[in-house]
Amino acid sequence: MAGRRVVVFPSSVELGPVLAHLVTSRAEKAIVSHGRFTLGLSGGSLVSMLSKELLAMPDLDCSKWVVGFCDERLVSFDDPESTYGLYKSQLFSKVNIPDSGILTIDPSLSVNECAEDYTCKLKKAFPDDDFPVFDLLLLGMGPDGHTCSLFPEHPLLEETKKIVAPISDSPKPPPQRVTMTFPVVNSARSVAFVSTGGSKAAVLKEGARG
Ligand SMILES: O=C(O)[C@H](O)[C@@H](O)[C@H](O)[C@H](O)COP(=O)(O)O
Repeated sequence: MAGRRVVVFPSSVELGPVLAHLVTSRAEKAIVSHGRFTLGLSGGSLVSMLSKELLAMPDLDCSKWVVGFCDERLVSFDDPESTYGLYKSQLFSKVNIPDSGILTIDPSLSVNECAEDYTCKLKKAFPDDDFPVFDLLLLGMGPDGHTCSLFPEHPLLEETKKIVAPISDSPKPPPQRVTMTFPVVNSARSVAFVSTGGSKAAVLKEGARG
């Protein structure tokens, strides 16, 4: 992968502002170059860190942002496990991202239909791309090395055609999720893996050696 860089911070206190700066500087660049900023979000500990840090940025303007979810848990939006629900209460309700710029799953559908529906939403938002080209994907990583809902040794790692895949046997609960596939991750203009906590150090080092 071109331009790979690993930056280590003493703690999330130091990481947070750098992450917010990365997002807003990518946004500025993307809006100048093609009129909008497309951002893929992940769940887990990223939600509260990113929300807090973005809200602390002066003059944050999200009116030209389009956000999608790198993966999402198939639970209703008011369930504490819903990544969208958490971003809605911690970030979206406090900034000026237009509703039309938030690409969410429909949790009322079955997991297969949900993946198809989310695929259609992404295709509509990225009509010119075979695989959506996000300006920036913010990805988490589990201690097992999973990112999105792509888990080690799962058959979904081999997916080459789908944009979004359903998963019903996620080792990390809840078991039903939809996830962007590796071709989407690999098509993004930039990707940042945001990992906090010592449990991920070993897998991160392995990945960085690649
Ligand atoms: O569904 C989820 O839980 C997330 O989307 C997941 O992929 C997360 O990003 C990693 O597991 C890291 O989570 P933490 O940052 O909380 O360790």
